[in-house]
Amino acid sequence: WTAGVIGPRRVSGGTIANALEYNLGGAKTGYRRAHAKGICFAGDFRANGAGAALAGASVLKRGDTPVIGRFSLGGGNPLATDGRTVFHAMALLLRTPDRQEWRMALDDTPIFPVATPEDFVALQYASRPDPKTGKPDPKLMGAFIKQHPETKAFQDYLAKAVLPDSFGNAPYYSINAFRFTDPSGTTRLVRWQFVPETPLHGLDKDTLANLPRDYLVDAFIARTRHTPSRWHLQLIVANPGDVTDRATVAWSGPHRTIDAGVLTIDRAQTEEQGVCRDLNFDPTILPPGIAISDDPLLPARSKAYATSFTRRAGEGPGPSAAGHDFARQGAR
Ligand code: HEM
Repeated sequence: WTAGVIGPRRVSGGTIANALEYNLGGAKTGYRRAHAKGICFAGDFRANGAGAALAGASVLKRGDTPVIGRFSLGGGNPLATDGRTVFHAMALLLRTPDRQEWRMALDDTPIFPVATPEDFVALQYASRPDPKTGKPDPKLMGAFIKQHPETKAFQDYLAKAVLPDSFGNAPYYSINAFRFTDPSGTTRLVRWQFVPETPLHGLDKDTLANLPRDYLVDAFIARTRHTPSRWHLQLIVANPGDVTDRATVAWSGPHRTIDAGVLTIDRAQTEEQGVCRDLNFDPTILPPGIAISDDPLLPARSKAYATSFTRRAGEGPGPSAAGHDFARQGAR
């Protein structure tokens, strides 16, 4: 049922992009194949220097680094309704004057539904919504879940998780582990998270049903006109025995955690006005001292983001997914 698209060895970026397009019922030309709806933002990261104990990257030394980024909703639908979409996400690009660069793409969940690129592709095929019901074929999805208890665990986690009512009060997680090497050559596996200064506030189901389509986007742009949003970058060092190559497994219990500094976002714009739309937030573009781990999702993400970028750049951008009346303007 995967139409022979899963190769025996490595999954290509094209295979992943095709699977995402299949799940969507066809490519949404001009848009990211995942996280299609988003807005741009800018701000800075003020490092307090504590993170330099884990990696020699310039961005972790005490000082300020300008940031550009993008908030998005998971999924490839540029017309998604904000409140109901599963992943809220943040992408960042930090570039220091010595031309070191750290790109990242983070979700607001600490774990991911699948552990391998093969499973990611299979899940796209199994979970394609039936146009009549809007739900996946229960037979295909049931078979997938039976073979993937980790995906069931993710669904269970999600059913209980609070859906943040703003991009500005959500935590954002690296999910994957990365390899940090300190100036003395000691290497540690690290996951990180951005913890919001504004306390998380959830959306209840009654409110969800009545929210306008662009609720999150409009509210964040309005909020940023008068209030900057801030997050603390917390670097979490793996304990011996922690699973570091499977993004489906959370780390539990106490961990050495370093507060490395504060991210401030004080400008937010639609994709047409900002500079984030034509960027690829490939999470394997890392500064010296930080490298990918053995998590197989990371190289697959790099390939998939590149293919998605190449396709959408070749097609030419669609109108900004947020802030437009598509019914009148005609979405592609
Ligand atoms: C095998 C696993 C994954 C695949 C195949 C995948 C695929 C993709 C693709 C194709 C895009 C669009 C890229 C573009 O056109 O620029 C994307 C965007 C994104 N992904 Fe993933 N993804 C995976 C895992 C993850 C994980 C684990 C996270 C969170 C930690 C994540 C967070 C994001 C975010 C935030 C964006 C939007 C970036 C932006 O605003 O440009 N993804 N993903």
